[in-house]
Amino acid sequence: MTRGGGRGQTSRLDESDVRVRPGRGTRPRSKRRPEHADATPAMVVGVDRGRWTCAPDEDPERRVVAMRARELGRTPVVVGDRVGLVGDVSGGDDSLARIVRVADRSSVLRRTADDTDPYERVVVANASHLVIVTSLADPPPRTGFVDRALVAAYAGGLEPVLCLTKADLADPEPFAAQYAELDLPRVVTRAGEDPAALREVVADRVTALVGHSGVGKSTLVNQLVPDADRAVGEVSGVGKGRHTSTSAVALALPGARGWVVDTPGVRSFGLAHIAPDDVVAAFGDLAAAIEECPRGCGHLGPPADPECALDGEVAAGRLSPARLEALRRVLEALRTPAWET
Ligand SMILES: Nc1nc2c(ncn2[C@@H]2O[C@H](COP(=O)(O)OP(=O)(O)OP(=O)(O)O)[C@@H](O)[C@H]2O)c(=O)[nH]1
Ligand SMILES: [Zn+2]
Repeated sequence: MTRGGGRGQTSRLDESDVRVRPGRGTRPRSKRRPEHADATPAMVVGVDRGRWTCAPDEDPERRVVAMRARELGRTPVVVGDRVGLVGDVSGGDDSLARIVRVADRSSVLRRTADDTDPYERVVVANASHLVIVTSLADPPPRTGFVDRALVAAYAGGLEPVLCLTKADLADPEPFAAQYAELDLPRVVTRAGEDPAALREVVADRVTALVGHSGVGKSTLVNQLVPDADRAVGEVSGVGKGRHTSTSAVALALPGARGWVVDTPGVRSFGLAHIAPDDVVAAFGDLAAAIEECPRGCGHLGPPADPECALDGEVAAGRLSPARLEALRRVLEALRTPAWET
């Protein structure tokens, strides 16, 4: 198995993309791309065992199955990636196109490492929003899950939205109040009601949905995309007698140019490489303030970070104590192992 060598040149994307710029001198000297100037742009909507299902021109009606061109080596290609396709892009039965390039990503959502895979892999690329689905009862809501999802969203470049389900069983306010200071958009859903507010959130964009088992995420996906089950089957190969290892699938919203990315099996998020600064940076008003913090400040305040400049912001009346407290609770998620949430 060859590692590095010429392959590294073909891709500036790896598992630690987005924020990581290639260091000086690592940029390829010669551009290798123009040979595929005629590649068809497409979005990856599903991944299954070395085959990528793509929507050419993001057309909700078209699907092309592709393999990864040799020259890309092991460049990760995930749901939401914008790719260039060459070869047979007809999408006919048994046709197979080739992915020859992967565009830089505007956002990434990573899942945690687990027993079967020690790496925190990107599962969704380029989603603009992350809808964090939590039920208000049955199962009861957990701040641990929401906080980790928030950190993953802030650091990965997605805008988080809190979606509270089963409001017919419990009052949303007590739980929602814990997030009131974070300017987090919120939608509430309940049995027997169309999720109209959620429809607005997901229209005309790519939105990833995450949630624990039983919170009602499938119910919502089926309301947003009435033939979701069939679409999932087509994209992942379920129903064609194939085993599926899919951990994300993009579903086209009917009547709107937009996609929801369901993430079955994604139970927690990869936060290992996220620094407290990455999280605070997502809060525009606070990003400048932490420039005054000592090096390596975790922004948790005393006793851990006694010189954190955010405390100074509160003292100066520029930041409310409640907002700082809410931010710090989210930052604590960085220190909490996934299995405790
Ligand atoms: N009372 C109530 N029950 C709901 C609501 N939404 C979903 N449920 C029920 O909650 C259970 C779980 O819903 P699902 O949509 O399957 O949940 P999920 O999050 O997709 O869970 P998995 O399929 O296990 O991943 C089902 O019995 C639903 O009927 C709601 O708004 N109110
Ligand atoms: Zn600080």
